[in-house]
Amino acid sequence: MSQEIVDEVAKYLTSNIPIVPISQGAEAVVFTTTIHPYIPSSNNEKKEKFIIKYRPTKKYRHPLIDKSLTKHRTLSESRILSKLYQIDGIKVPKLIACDPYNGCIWLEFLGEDLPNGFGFSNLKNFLWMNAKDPYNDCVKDTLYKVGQQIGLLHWNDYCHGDLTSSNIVLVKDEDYGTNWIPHLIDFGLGSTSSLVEDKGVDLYVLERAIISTHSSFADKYNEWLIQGFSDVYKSKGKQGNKKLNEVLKRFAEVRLRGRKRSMIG
Ligand SMILES: Nc1ncnc2c1ncn2[C@@H]1O[C@H](COP(=O)(O)OP(=O)(O)OP(=O)(O)O)[C@@H](O)[C@H]1O
Repeated sequence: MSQEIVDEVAKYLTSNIPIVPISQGAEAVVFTTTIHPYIPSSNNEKKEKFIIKYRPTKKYRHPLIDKSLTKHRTLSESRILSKLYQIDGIKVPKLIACDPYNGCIWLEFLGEDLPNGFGFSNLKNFLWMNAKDPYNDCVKDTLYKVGQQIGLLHWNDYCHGDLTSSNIVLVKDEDYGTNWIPHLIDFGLGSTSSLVEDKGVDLYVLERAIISTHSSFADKYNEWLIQGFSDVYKSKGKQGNKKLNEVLKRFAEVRLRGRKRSMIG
């Protein structure tokens, strides 16, 4: 990560806020910190971590456009997260603070390091960790629950916009130590949408992500995801079944378009 960006963030934050860079994506840089923006650190005995997601200034953009885009995207992600957090059953990180003028949001930190060096507990790493016993009950249960999360998201007319297996973070279930609770992160491209096209594309993006990293097991994995997804819709009665058929039909069409495109090149 460029020192310039770290300095930019350090300058914006007060000097008592230690930051550890963990990721630099196309849009944002992400840090962890042990300081809560408004609860005294003396209350943080367990050294709980928080996320600071910062959208750096883009030098190639006109400063006024850059400010406006940064404000818009930071607010949009914060708004979606705060709405989703309040919907029964949907799991997303809690929004702690938002500073749209400086492109900064603070979030609850989710997840943990997987054992044996498999990295952070996102879905992608979790599936790698289980590659030796790929169809075990824990994998099945986790993928089914991921499907349920997407089902709940879509049923409530939200779309993710970048549904990769890295954007699904698994949190240990405190009641059942071996189970994982999937949480959805990174709503930078998220939107409210009732369009079946947007929902079909979300499902397709995740299917492609699973195929590209876990190709040998992808059929079964995608089947479990769709089972979880479908069960949410089916639980909503006749209307749910009707909407489910529409989404799955469009998903099949999006997949077909994707195949044609990759054949033609
Ligand atoms: N709430 C969180 N808890 C734990 N880790 C997080 C959290 N939010 C983000 N991360 C970590 O930071 C990484 C990047 O976050 P995020 O995807 O939100 O940023 P981004 O810049 O949009 O990334 P990209 O451009 O790679 O999609 C995530 O893949 C994850 O590892």
